[in-house]
Amino acid sequence: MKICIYGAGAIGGYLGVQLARAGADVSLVARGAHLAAMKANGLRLLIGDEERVAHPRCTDNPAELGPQDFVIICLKAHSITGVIDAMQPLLGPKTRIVTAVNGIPYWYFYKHGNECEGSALESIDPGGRQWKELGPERAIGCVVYPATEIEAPGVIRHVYGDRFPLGEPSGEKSADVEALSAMFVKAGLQAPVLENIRDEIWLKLWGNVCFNPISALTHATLDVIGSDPGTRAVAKSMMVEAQTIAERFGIRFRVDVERRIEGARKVGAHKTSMLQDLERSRPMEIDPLVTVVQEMGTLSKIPTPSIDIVLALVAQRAKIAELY
Ligand SMILES: NC(=O)C1=CN([C@@H]2O[C@H](COP(=O)(O)OP(=O)(O)OC[C@H]3O[C@@H](n4cnc5c(N)ncnc54)[C@H](OP(=O)(O)O)[C@@H]3O)[C@@H](O)[C@H]2O)C=CC1
Ligand SMILES: CC(C)(CO)C(=O)C(=O)O
Repeated sequence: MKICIYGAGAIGGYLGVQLARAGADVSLVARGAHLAAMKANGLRLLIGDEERVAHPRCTDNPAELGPQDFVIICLKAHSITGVIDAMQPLLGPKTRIVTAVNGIPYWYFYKHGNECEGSALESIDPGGRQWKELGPERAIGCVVYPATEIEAPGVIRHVYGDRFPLGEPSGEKSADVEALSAMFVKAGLQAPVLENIRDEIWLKLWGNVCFNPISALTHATLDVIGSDPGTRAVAKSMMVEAQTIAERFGIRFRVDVERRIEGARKVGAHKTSMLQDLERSRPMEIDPLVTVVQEMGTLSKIPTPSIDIVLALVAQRAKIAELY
């Protein structure tokens, strides 16, 4: 199975080592010092006290790799439009694209079955280029539950988790998604194939839409945001708005707001990826996690007063830091 991981950073690097060790024909697209270190020494994955090393093909030029069975996009979601042209040589007639990113993916309204069927979302897919040039029919959805970090160039630190639920936009259990799930399982990962991958996308996004910007604004960790009555109330208010929008689009949440907040609080003194990005002066994933929920609110005529306020503040914070 030929798998290209596009954006082999924290999550892509974790997947890359695990899949390569399980026997997949893995290629990694990366850049800079991280790419140079992987080319020189292989990619090292630290899980607790254990070190796992893999030596997959690594490049910053996807044209060297040729068509793949699966391209797993592990970029920050705001970077996807910028690599559409570079990705084309990886795409043969049967190549599937797996969106292993936080937030709403470009294919969201493909085989969705309501009045938005076939629509692109401007905040995550400006001009609908991902929809038109990557193609929603190639897409397989994926939710990323693990937390990992690039500890040093060429070195990935696993923090927790191993679950990557997968699903076709149609909900169908296709041969492609079953084969990919089997490969993930062989790699020691949990990869259930879900009939309603959008429900799982929203369950994850429910936390990201509030915890990530609140953490970037306050520098508080998940346990603090979930315990402090003030920040917890802001998070809850944003989540209730997000839930109303999601349910309007047919989403079913399998837990209630309080339980979801408790789950995040119990993760402990963890900095969200948006706070980590701010601290490391890396572009912040605001549009795929927050603006898109506001856009879906506008589409469904559901007001989002709490999301609007927090979004305005975090966008300004990021602009001042030149990260948005
Ligand atoms: N890390 C985590 O714990 C979690 C992450 N996620 C989600 O997973 C997705 C990936 O996140 P994460 O792995 O943390 O992100 P990273 O930034 O660690 O990984 C993305 C990698 O892609 C590289 N890259 C960006 N653009 C290009 C390009 N044009 N060509 C080649 N390489 C490129 C980046 O390089 P450079 O650094 O130079 O930009 C970086 O190494 C995000 O949507 C995130 O929200 C979800 C759950 C947890
Ligand atoms: C830790 C968590 C779950 C916060 O919502 C996350 O996904 C992130 O940091 O992006």
